Amino acid sequence: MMTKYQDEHLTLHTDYYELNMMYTYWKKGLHNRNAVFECYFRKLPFDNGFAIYAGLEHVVDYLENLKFDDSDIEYLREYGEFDEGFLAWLKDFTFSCTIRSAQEGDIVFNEEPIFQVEGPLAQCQLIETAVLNIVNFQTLIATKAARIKNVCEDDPVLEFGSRRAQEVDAALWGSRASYIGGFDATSNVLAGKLFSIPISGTHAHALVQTYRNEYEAFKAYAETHRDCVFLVDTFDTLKSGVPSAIKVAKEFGDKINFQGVRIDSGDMAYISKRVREELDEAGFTDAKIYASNDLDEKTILNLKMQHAKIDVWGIGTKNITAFDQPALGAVYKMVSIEDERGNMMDTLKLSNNASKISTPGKKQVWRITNNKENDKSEGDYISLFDEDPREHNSIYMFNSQYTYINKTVEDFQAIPLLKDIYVNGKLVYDLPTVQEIRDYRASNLDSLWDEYKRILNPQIYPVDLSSKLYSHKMRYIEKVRNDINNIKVGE
Ligand SMILES: Nc1ncnc2c1ncn2[C@@H]1O[C@H](COP(=O)(O)OP(=O)(O)OP(=O)(O)O)[C@@H](O)[C@H]1O
Ligand SMILES: O=P(O)(O)OC[C@H]1O[C@H](OP(=O)(O)OP(=O)(O)O)[C@H](O)[C@@H]1O
Ligand SMILES: O=C(O)c1cccnc1
Repeated sequence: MMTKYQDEHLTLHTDYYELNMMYTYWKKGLHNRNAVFECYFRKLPFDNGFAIYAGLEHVVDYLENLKFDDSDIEYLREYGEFDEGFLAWLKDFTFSCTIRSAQEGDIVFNEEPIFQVEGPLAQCQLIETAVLNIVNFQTLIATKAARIKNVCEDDPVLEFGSRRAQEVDAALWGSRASYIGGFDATSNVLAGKLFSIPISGTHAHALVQTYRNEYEAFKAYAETHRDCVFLVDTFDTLKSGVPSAIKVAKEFGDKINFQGVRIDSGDMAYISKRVREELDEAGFTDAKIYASNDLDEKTILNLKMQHAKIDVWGIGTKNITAFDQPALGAVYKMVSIEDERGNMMDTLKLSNNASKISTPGKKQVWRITNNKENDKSEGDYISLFDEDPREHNSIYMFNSQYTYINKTVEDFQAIPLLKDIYVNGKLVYDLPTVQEIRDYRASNLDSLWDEYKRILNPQIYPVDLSSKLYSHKMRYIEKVRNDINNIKVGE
């Protein structure tokens, strides 16, 4: 049954101001002017050294269903701001933009375009809100998950966050983003079904409370399941929880696959060591100790420092809500617009805050890897779209803020980050499976020096402008300032 709130498409999932602008463009005959917008974030989340890009599949799903249906038109008509001509134009709307984007699982950095839209101005404007909404959230969560996985190293990490996520979509797409970021499975069954992510689950305190006795509860569970992980902290972990788990494991022997026990409270370093001793003494040296309870990368690192005997990590709230930084600030800025004579004019947004001045022009991002350094990344090189660093034998890279920090790289490879996803409204990109994306993320991380990967005070990865783009930006800043100085408002 369809509920009142279920919609087949997200076309009206846009800020009203986008429609306001579209109306002005349409009324003034500017709606079909060619425009280019680019999406980038200014600061890496969690002070991490990199971000993991995610969200493209959801963006594609959104764009594939982008249309104004009768109920949308009716709603806008009732609202009363737009005339019938505009509503008729919306009704006939078909998406025809070209989109270039990083691929999910790509490592991306601040200040570089990760998503680019080119096409009729009004269309570019419409999709801003949804694109940012999706990419900001999923990239944030994939990056948080990558930080957590980083400290867990080869230990399995399970995603437990659905009950604490910011509602349903965040739980589902957040599970997927966590898997892309490096988690190994999710407890969310629908996420497993929708995205083909491995699912996993133990049991909660309620099972033990139902039997009012750990031994009876574990026995009942063992009678009804082959794989068994017993939650041992409902009443007393060391006095009754672990002894009951061991008793049931011994009684059932090969009839069950006793995988281990889960602890969910108390001093996890102390308790895990004691639990390990008990399990080993009973002969269950392969049984794993699972831990959950408000864990994040900092607590996990600390627990590892204390030599806690934890093998599997269950992570909920802190990951799925990106607890320490609940939003990524990617923005969507116009970089070029067609003028009345049909020429593309690059454009920028000035700001008193130097870090907020945008870089004009349609661009490409090149990942520069050094053949001599085992294909490790030297940095990212942002060029104007028609530049191709592969045509040269060496590449000059410099910091655009401190230009004396520079280097010339020879024997390099330049790999374009922005790939064609849509060409003139047609999807030309084969969406990879989530497993492929996860593997791709892992291989991308291999090409990053460890100095950028540590979770505390990582080195800053170079994201440089080409000489041509740098001069272009300086020229435009100068030009816009001059133009403003020459304007006399009110004349
Ligand atoms: N040895 C440890 N070192 C550092 N942090 C720990 C250690 N043991 C547990 N923690 C963390 O400290 C916090 C303790 O939380 P809290 O005191 O609420 O747990 P609890 O009272 O034992 O369990 P709960 O309230 O969930 O029943 C959790 O985030 C947990 O992951
Ligand atoms: O702690 P998180 O990282 O968010 O992981 C998810 C939590 O969900 C469950 O607890 P539950 O909601 O049943 O309550 P609890 O906190 O009292 O254990 C589980 O036992 C974890 O503690
Ligand atoms: O499977 C579990 O142990 C689990 C799932 C969700 C939340 N907490 C624990």
